Amino acid sequence: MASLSGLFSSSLKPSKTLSVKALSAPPTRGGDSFSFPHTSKPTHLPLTLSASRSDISHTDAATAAKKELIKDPDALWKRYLDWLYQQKDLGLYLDVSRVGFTDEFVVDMEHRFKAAFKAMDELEKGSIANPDEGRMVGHYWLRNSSLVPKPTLKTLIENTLDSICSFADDIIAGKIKPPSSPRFTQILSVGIGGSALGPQFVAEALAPDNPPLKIRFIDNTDPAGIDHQIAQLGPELASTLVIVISKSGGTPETRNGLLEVQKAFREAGLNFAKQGVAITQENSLLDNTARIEGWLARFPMYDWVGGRTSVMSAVGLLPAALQGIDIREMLTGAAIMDEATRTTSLKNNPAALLAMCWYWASDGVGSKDMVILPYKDSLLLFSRYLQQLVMESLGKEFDLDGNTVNQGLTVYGNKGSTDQHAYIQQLREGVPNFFATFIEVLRDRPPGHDWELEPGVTCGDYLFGMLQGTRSALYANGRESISVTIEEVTPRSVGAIIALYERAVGLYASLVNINAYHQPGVEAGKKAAAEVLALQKRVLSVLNEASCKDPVEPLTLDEIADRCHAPEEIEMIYKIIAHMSANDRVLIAEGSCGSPRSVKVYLGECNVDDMYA
Ligand SMILES: O=P(O)(O)OC[C@H]1O[C@H](O)[C@H](O)[C@@H](O)[C@@H]1O
Repeated sequence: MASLSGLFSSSLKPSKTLSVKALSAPPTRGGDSFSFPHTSKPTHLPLTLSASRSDISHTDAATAAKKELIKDPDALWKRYLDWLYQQKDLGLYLDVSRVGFTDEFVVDMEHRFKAAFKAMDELEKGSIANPDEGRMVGHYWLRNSSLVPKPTLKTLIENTLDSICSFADDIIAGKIKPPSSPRFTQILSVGIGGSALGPQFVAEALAPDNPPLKIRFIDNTDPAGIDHQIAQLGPELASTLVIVISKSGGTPETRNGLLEVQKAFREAGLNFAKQGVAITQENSLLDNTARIEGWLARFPMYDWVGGRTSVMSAVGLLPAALQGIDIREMLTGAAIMDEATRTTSLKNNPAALLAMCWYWASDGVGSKDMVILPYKDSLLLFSRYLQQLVMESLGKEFDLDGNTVNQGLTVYGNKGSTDQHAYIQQLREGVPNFFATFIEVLRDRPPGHDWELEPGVTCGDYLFGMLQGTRSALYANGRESISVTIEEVTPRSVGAIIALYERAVGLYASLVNINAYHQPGVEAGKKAAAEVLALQKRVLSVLNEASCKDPVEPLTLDEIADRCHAPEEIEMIYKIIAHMSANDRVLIAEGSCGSPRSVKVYLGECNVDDMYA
């Protein structure tokens, strides 16, 4: 298969040299064979933009310039050639030519990138790069343990990888098997957020058609969703390996999922401990539970790896290995990309190029959304994966100096060409509040498996045409886009694009001066949810007391609120009652139907020993 680099031989010569302004320090290309015969100095085309700014905050001229994207096809082609990035070992290419950043902007950004590169270098050397939580940030060490600042951590990373591989091999070979089946056939992963999204993306992208174990996920505290997954397992529950993933070991949704699954095991007469695996921080509630109950295995998570960057830890690697995915290839792809994104030469650093485009397109304040469009079904979950990686990292109220900035970049997307039949109408003609990122996969089918469904045209040609057509149509209407191209979806290329975006998010965070590695807003949500449940317990206690009277004393909402000493919570109490009534947990007193304020409710049966006290 001729790689893209093979297509750009010396035969491609610019039709004319252009008077151009070279960057002050002309970057040299990485040592790849991918090169163009233009002048030895990088050429920057005379764009149709006249914007110049003393600072980076976009001025009206710059905004106006954004609308005057390049129209001349020859100039566009030259810009494409000039800015195209290629990493030959990965077969990965990055095209930023359809983003309208100016030469002046690139020069303006240099000082910010200098600081960003320095901060990233210090992060990899073990600085407290997450100052709000006083933690190091070490997900890059997971794919290159020689970087780890502490020898003990290096050994831990290496030993954990080896134990993941040997455990998975033993499970697949049937050396480790469930009590009442010849071997494990299913994986039920219980986890949420970064303890689900990475494994889900990797499974969708890389699981073979007939994996040694088939994976399914419980990633929410929705009882119907949990019931559905357990029902689909049916008798195969007996050959299901349950992997419970939680870095903190205390996330309520995950804990509920575990309790629900353990109940299903009890009802099926199965011993959960013989089929349970925990992936969590040492001595967490989950870790201690698994240890005390004697679960099949436990694998570590570390406080220096965030949930949204944990897919290269046991969180993503164990489920992947059990599906027969080559996890060492994933790590290799990530490591190669990590090395490629360490260069401080902007034009030769794909993560820096992404971060620069994000900054240009969204004015450094998230003014435009990031639409992720993989034209490959198996990459369907990439946008959902990036929603957490990007938005939980960048969506922050304060910057590192304590200023209120309300930063962020909104991510959405699905897949092409499917989305062309959904929302791309708006992207093409509607509100221009986004920039697109196309993920292109060159290989349509394994060699020898393709055919022409019409003379000279394959199914994959349509997909290719739809991507390129959409890219052109958006650009023709002033909509900017980035294109990431990989030759095929493999563990190596998936590892690489994960690492690419992890680094881009880290660099962008430095450009906008925020901490990308904590998530204070999530705690607020957890606290609010706990308050609702505490109120519900008070409501139930009040109802239980009234229901134990003889005769039963149904209560109105106002009476309940009064007895809960929470008149200001009347609306939440109404919602609690409505939810419980819909689930037959409170009854409406005869003749009291009508407005919410006139309804009287009581418990079907009272509990003398008030369990809700
Ligand atoms: O892995 P856990 O500790 O259960 O956390 C699961 C998720 O919880 C929170 O939502 C955090 O913001 C996420 O970053 C994390 O991935």
